[in-house]
Amino acid sequence: MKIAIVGAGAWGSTLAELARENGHQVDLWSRRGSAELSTVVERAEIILSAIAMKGVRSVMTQLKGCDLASEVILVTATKGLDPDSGNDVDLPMLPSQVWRTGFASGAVGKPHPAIAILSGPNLSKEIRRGLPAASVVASETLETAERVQAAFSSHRFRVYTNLDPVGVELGGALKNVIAIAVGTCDGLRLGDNAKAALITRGLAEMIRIGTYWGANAATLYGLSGLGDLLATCNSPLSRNYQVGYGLAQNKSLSQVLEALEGTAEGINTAKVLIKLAQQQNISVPISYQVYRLLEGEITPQAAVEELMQRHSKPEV
Ligand SMILES: NC(=O)c1ccc[n+]([C@@H]2O[C@H](COP(=O)([O-])OP(=O)(O)OC[C@H]3O[C@@H](n4cnc5c(N)ncnc54)[C@H](O)[C@@H]3O)[C@@H](O)[C@H]2O)c1
Ligand SMILES: O=P(O)(O)OC[C@H](O)CO
Repeated sequence: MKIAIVGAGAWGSTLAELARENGHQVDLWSRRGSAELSTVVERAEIILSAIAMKGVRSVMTQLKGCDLASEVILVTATKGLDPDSGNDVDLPMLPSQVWRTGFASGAVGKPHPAIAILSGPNLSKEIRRGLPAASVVASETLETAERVQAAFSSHRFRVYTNLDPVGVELGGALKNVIAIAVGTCDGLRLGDNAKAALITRGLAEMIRIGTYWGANAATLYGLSGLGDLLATCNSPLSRNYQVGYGLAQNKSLSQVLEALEGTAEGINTAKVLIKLAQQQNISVPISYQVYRLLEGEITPQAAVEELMQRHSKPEV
């Protein structure tokens, strides 16, 4: 199979390695590399995007001008929310929706790729070390999901299918905000009880937002939801966790970002999520404190106090 990977950061390079191991012909495109995007994607049966959220729109604009194979599948592996969409009436766009609307507005007669989402507990550094991992590929049709599943599955990367693309995509995006909260909790040495409470109540927030969005709650209890929360909130390899941990050491966000290797999507996601939650009156108290912390409106210690002093309420 010919696979084009767009985005040669940590995740794109890791997925390229997995696909090559499976015997596929893999071409990797980076905005800083010399290869032309149009050449890399020509005749590709799968185009996988591992672009950070902030670059998705510009790469989509370039890609929709390229000639694509008629049966191509676009797989998005970005875990974020689009900051340039969403208002009182419309939800913000998920990365897959940015791709879908981009292709729909392209030249008449050009093929519109089928879209799939790849998401799960997948810390790229562990996968690069050859350690086993599982992930989920979601699409609106099982046929599309199964084609991507077959392309990436291996003895060390177990891929499940799912027919709830919104749930799978949201699970990967929303967990990053909770990982910042948990990194802060660990940075403040608040203990394992506090950490378990944040992960569990964070999952409740993800389910509240997800079901509002039309996701199936069961999806968020799966790999791209609870699974990714567990990996990200328990690993110092996670950039989102590192952001929270750094803020708890009284570093400024810019100091933390200077030292950070790669992208922490939770920073942008928190902004988009809180705008939506406020517009639609959805309760997301942990995410809200993360947002305030990132905006420099509150100290980590004060954020903890605010969470602990909320009105008493039933668990479910
Ligand atoms: N690293 C992981 O473990 C991992 C695992 C699963 C999913 N992801 C997700 O994959 C995405 C990429 O993560 P990463 O770890 O590879 O990040 P990274 O910072 O290593 O790489 C980001 C990639 O996005 C590209 N990019 C950024 N801004 C761009 C722009 N304006 N125009 C064009 N390209 C741009 C960069 O060139 C690079 O290829 C993120 O959404 C992340 O949440 C990462
Ligand atoms: O390093 P992070 O925080 O972006 O996490 C990477 C992956 O999303 C983990 O599944």
